[in-house]
Amino acid sequence: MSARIIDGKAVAGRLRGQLAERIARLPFRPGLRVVRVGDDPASGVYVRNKDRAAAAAGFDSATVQLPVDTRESDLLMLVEDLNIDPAVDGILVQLPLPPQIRPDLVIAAIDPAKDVDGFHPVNAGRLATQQPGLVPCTPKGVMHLLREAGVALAGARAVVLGRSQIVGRPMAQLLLQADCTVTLAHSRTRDLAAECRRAEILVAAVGRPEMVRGDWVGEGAVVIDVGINRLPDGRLVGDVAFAEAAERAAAITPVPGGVGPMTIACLLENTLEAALARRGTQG
Ligand SMILES: NC(=O)C1=CN([C@@H]2O[C@H](COP(=O)(O)OP(=O)(O)OC[C@H]3O[C@@H](n4cnc5c(N)ncnc54)[C@H](OP(=O)(O)O)[C@@H]3O)[C@@H](O)[C@H]2O)C=CC1
Ligand SMILES: Nc1nc(=O)c2c([nH]1)NC[C@@H]1CN(c3ccc(C(=O)N[C@@H](CCC(=O)O)C(=O)O)cc3)C=[N+]21
Repeated sequence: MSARIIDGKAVAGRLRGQLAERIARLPFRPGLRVVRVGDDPASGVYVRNKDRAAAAAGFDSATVQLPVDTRESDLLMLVEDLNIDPAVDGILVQLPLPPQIRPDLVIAAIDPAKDVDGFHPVNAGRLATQQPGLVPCTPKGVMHLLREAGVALAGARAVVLGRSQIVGRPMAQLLLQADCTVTLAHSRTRDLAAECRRAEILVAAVGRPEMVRGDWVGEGAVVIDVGINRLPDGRLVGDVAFAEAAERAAAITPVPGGVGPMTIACLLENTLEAALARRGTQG
């Protein structure tokens, strides 16, 4: 079998177009502020792509760049300023943060109504208890892709490889909400390859370049590669060995051009949602 490619770039482009149309009809521009501390190069790509996408879709978007030696208390004060600024609907503090700043403290300081990353414990709790809230962008983007690709979710065996707070765990929650039978695998899982092979839907989010080999993929599985890994030679690869996996999968996302662009589109979607909810309108 040779897999169908799930074109995340195209799906994200359509989603951004729909958001732009909705924003054009609003009497205000939803405001997004991205806070970047230091100059982690991986964050650089993301911040650049996001800025371009947000501006093109009609958001009032700006990046606040702080020096790498910023004190935790100063970042917390900035977050508080953004919390009370009526023009700001969404706040994203770019991760990772430098070692002198505790990320949990900063995330907890963000107004949950403006937490467009969906990382605040209140939003994580809402997701876990099936209440409406802001949902993390990457797993939300993966669900969009699965639906766009026409993947049957109810009853499907889904394996999520990776259990981070920002990808793996919320991903499992969303798949469960869609009635998949969900397995969360991680670094302590025995026989990862066998767990993965059982999956009808395999979502890889481990941050290990091409760790998922072709023989980890079941015949006809749908493979979603969340990983974004920069190799020493500059190439960008996923957590899945793409060519090998594509021989067995029914459908697969590429890197780049798969989940990455969906993360940005969903960030914009969350910002619009936050803006409408804060202003008590449906748009
Ligand atoms: N496309 C996008 O928009 C985004 C992409 N990413 C990418 O997704 C990947 C994962 O990111 P993130 O979730 O933040 O990563 P984390 O490092 O926070 O989590 C990695 C997870 O993978 C597990 N893991 C690591 N090594 C192994 C191994 N050898 N075998 C089994 N499990 C392992 C860890 O297990 P344990 O818990 O046991 O330690 C952990 O649960 C990265 O490549 C990142 O760049 C991230 C965010 C957005
Ligand atoms: N608070 C916070 N929220 C995040 O969501 C967050 C973060 N911090 N820190 C960094 C990670 C990583 N991340 C990416 C999103 C999109 C692409 C992306 O657009 N990728 C494109 C292009 C990549 C390229 O060309 O280099 C693609 O995969 O096709 C990449 C990386 C969001 N993250």
